[in-house]
Amino acid sequence: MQKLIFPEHFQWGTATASYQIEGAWNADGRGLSIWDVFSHTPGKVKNGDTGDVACDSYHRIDEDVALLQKLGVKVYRFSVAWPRIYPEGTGTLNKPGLDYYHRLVDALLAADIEPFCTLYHWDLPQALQEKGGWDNRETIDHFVHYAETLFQQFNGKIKNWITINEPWCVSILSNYLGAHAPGNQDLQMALDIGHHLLLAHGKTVQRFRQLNMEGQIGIAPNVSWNEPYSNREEDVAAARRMRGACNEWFLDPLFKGSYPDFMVAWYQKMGASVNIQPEDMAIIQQPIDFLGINYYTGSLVTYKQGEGDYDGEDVEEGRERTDIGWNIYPEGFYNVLTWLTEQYGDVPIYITENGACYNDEVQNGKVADTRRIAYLQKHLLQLHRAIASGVNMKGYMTWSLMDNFEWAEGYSKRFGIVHVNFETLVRTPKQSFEWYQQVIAHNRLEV
Ligand SMILES: CO[C@H](O)c1c[n+]2c([nH]1)[C@H](O)[C@@H](O)[C@H](O)[C@H]2CO
Repeated sequence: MQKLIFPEHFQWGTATASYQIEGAWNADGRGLSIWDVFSHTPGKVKNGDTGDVACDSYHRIDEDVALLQKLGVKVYRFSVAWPRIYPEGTGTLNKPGLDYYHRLVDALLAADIEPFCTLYHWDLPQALQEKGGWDNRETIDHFVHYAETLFQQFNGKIKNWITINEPWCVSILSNYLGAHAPGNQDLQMALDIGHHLLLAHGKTVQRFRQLNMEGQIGIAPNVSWNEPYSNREEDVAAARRMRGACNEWFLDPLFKGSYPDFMVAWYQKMGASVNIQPEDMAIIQQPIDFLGINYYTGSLVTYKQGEGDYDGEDVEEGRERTDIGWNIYPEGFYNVLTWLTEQYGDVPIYITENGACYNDEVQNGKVADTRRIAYLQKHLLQLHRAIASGVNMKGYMTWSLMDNFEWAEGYSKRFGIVHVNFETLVRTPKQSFEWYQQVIAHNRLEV
């Protein structure tokens, strides 16, 4: 048995998001979000599931923080629901909503757990959506105002801030593919929304600096690793487009101040282009303190004309898949992390999401989720390899602390290291929780 030691002060954690765990969808003045509207629309979410109750974490701060304390994490990534703070997106501040997050943050600090706060994890106030949502540039300034409120309220208590979770999901998945709220299917709109999200990020970082805030700020894009099935030119180009849509499309503006030419040309072929105003790219390229990376899967890609949006098709290699159908591709984790460092330099990185979906059930009070342990072990091994090769890795937060509302999949897909019975809301730590507890306690991985 090999013992792989992680760096001293490596920050182990776990992650959740407001709409996926809080419930209390209409409690204490909370306004409607686009996910309330989307999940209440028949046919949008599997089994008609909604986030109305979810894990009821809004009423279970002490119970959830006790789980985190038992796990032994140093950091806990959660998100704030914008509609709890500004029910209409702007205007009147909702104090009971703010008080909930003060209670949560105070409980985390009392348990010696660092809050890692995501400002936007997809639950846009519906009132802003009705004025165009992220497609309306005015939403950018409403976001900065919302962020500034939280900065002023929590300065010194929250020292780790993430502006936007996964701009690709908010723009392409939600406004071109239409799979997530609000469900538009318009490529031009999606590219403009992606641009506005990056602007909202950049302006928020500027405000963070102007306020002389304590701590650090970053962004958490999702990345994927897609390699060519062969060294044929068309396979290489197809894999590059699949990666480019997810990775470079957002990372190049953040670190290089421009969109990748090969993707600009591709989108122009699809009839869309980004509407950039003169100051935009300089605002987007604000220096950040860390990059959050969400990694789950990868694939081999072969060219197939007309397939998908990038003339590329994933090759079926017979790899094991998780219960959400994603390839288990641990070497892609190492590849994407070393690629990021080669492309964008020595930026400090936190893994803000990595985990596996297995629809495990409680048997005799236990959940023997050995496949999830195997997934995590394989990915932490690759993470250790990346650190050994010089990637500036600061911490790792597994997705997720507990089973929760998995967006369009509702409660049919479980990512938690804690099982949640959605009838009774009873939480049951899984075998993976106990395994991860040991990894954290010893700061090492045994392989
Ligand atoms: C390709 O996966 C994406 O990177 C991704 C996966 N996930 C995410 N993004 C979201 O940030 C979470 O809210 C999801 O619950 C989680 C699991 O689906």
